[in-house]
Amino acid sequence: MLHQFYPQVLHDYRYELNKDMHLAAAHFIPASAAGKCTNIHGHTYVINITIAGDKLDRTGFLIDFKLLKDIVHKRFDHSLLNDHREFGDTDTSDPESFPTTEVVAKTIWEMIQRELDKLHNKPRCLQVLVRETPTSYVVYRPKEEDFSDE
Ligand SMILES: Nc1nc2c(c(=O)[nH]1)N=C([C@H](O)[C@H](O)COP(=O)(O)OP(=O)(O)OP(=O)(O)O)CN2
Ligand SMILES: [Zn+2]
Repeated sequence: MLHQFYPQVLHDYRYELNKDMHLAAAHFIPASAAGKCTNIHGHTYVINITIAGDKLDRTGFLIDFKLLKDIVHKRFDHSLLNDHREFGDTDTSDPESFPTTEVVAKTIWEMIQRELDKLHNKPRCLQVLVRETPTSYVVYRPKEEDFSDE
């Protein structure tokens, strides 16, 4: 597992948890301006997820690390991202659904926060970092209005 320093999110919560994972997946960007990326190709994505909150659950967890891996890795590992409904397999005209690094990061945030909203201790996902290649990564940070409890 690659260990690296990540950009920090400023917050006031008591607890902050981070989960790293690797994801082997293929994708293509269905826009001619994407050049060689219009061709199907693969990456070993490196993902870091930051969760924060003030309360622990009955297990003493902010959230089980395993849940985060289940939400993301189980769904996307060894798959073609374009095949997933989140990435517009039915409508390739919306760039907000192309599996770019930006959209992958935003989509992972949405999937995780949807699950966190079901938990009593109300943890929040504050940051998703997606590294697509050794030289390129994106950080997604939600705005306050993106949380449904606001
Ligand atoms: N803003 C974005 N730009 C690019 C994305 C993206 O998702 N968001 N994606 C790609 C390609 O999919 C490609 O896989 C990654 O591109 P790049 O980092 O340029 O890859 P290289 O290995 O060629 O980069 P080096 O500079 O040689 O390290 C392109 N752009
Ligand atoms: Zn790519």
